Amino acid sequence: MVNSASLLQWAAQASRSFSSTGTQQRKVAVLGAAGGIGQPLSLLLKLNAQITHLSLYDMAGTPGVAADISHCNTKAQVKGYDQDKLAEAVRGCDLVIIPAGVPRKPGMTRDDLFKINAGIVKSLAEAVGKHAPGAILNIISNPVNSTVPIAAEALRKMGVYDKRKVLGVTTLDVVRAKTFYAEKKGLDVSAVDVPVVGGHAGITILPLFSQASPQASLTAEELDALTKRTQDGGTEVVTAKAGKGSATLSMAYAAALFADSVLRGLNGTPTYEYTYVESSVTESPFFASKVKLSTEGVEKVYDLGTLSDYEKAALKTMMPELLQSVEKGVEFVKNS
Ligand SMILES: NC(=O)C1=CN([C@@H]2O[C@H](COP(=O)(O)OP(=O)(O)OC[C@H]3O[C@@H](n4cnc5c(N)ncnc54)[C@H](O)[C@@H]3O)[C@@H](O)[C@H]2O)C=CC1
Ligand SMILES: O=C([O-])CC(=O)C(=O)O
Repeated sequence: MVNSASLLQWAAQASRSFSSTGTQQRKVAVLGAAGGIGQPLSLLLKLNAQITHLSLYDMAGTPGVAADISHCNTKAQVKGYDQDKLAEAVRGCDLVIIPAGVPRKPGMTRDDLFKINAGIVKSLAEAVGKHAPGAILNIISNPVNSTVPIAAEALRKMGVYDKRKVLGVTTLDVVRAKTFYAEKKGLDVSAVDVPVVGGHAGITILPLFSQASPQASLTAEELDALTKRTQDGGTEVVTAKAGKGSATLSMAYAAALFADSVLRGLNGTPTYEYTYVESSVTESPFFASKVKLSTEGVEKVYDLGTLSDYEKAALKTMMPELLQSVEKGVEFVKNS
C-alpha cells in the first residue's frame, strides 16, 4: 500500500524525473478536473513521475486549470479540454479518473446525488468505452456504491467491460481510519494500517480494527466510536463546510495515492489497495476489499480474513443497503 511517505517521494522525484528518459508513456485523464476535487487532484498527478500525459476535462474552465498546472516543472505534459472535447481528452488513456458530478450539502445522503450523478457517470463511462477501451477507470463520483455498477453495466452493454478495470475509489475511508486510529491510540500514523471493506456510504463502510496493525487494545466504546467516526467521516466534512461541498483536499490526496498504486501496477510493480470492485467475496456483486493491482488492473481480490463478532454483525447489517444500491445502479443502465 502506498503511504504518505511515497507521496512526498514522488513530489520530490517529480522535478528530478523531468529529465529522465526511457520511462513508459502513461496518459491519465481527470474528468471533472475543474472541480473541488479535480483541481488539487490534477496538481498532485502533475507531481507523479509515472505520468507523461495529463488530460484535464470538465464542462468549462479546464484550459485555465491546465495552463496553471502546466507551469510546474515536472515531466507530465498537461492539456485542458472543455465540453465538446471528451473523446480527445480520453483517447489513448491508461487511466481515467472520474470526480465529475455534484457533491452533498448538509442533510443529504450520498444516494440523494444519484439523480444527477448516475447520468453523468454513465455518459463518461460510455465515452471511455468508445474512445479508450482498455483504460482503467477510477470512480470517485457518489454514490460510489451505485456509480461503479453503473459504469460496469454501461461498458458491459457496449461489450467492452473488464471487471479488472472498473474500480471505485474508497481510499479516503482507509486514510480516515488510519488517521483516527493513530490519533486515538497515540500511534505513528505512517506505520498504521487499517483495512476498510464494504462500500462507500454510512454503515456500508466497515473498518476492520481487529486486523489493524499495530494492534492496540480498544474498549467496546472506543471501537464503536472509531467505527462510527470512519463511517461518518464524509458527513463530518460536509457539516463543517456548511453548504460549500464535501471533502475535496483529503479526497484529492487519497485519489492521488490510489492512482499512483494503479500506475505502479500497470508498470509492473504489483501493489495492494482496498477498492470497490466486482466481487464474489460476499453476496454483494460489488464490494470493497483488498486487491492486488498489476499490469491489467485488479489481478486478485482477497477475502476478508477472520472477522470479530462486531464486524460480522456489521457486515450482515450493511448487506441489504449495499445490495439495493448495486441493483439501483444496474437497473438505471438497463432501463436507459
Ligand atoms: N469517493 C469518495 O470518497 C468521494 C467522492 N466524492 C464525490 O466526488 C464528486 C465531486 O465532488 P467535488 O469535486 O467536491 O464537486 P465539484 O462540484 O466541486 O466538482 C465537480 C466537477 O464536475 C464537473 N462536471 C459535472 N458534470 C460533468 C460532466 N458531465 N463531465 C465532466 N465534468 C462534469 C463540474 O463542472 C465540476 O467542475 C461528488 O459526487 C462527491 O460526492 C467526494 C469526496 C469523496
Ligand atoms: O461525504 C461525501 O459526500 C463525500 C464523500 O464521499 C466522503 O467524503 O467520503
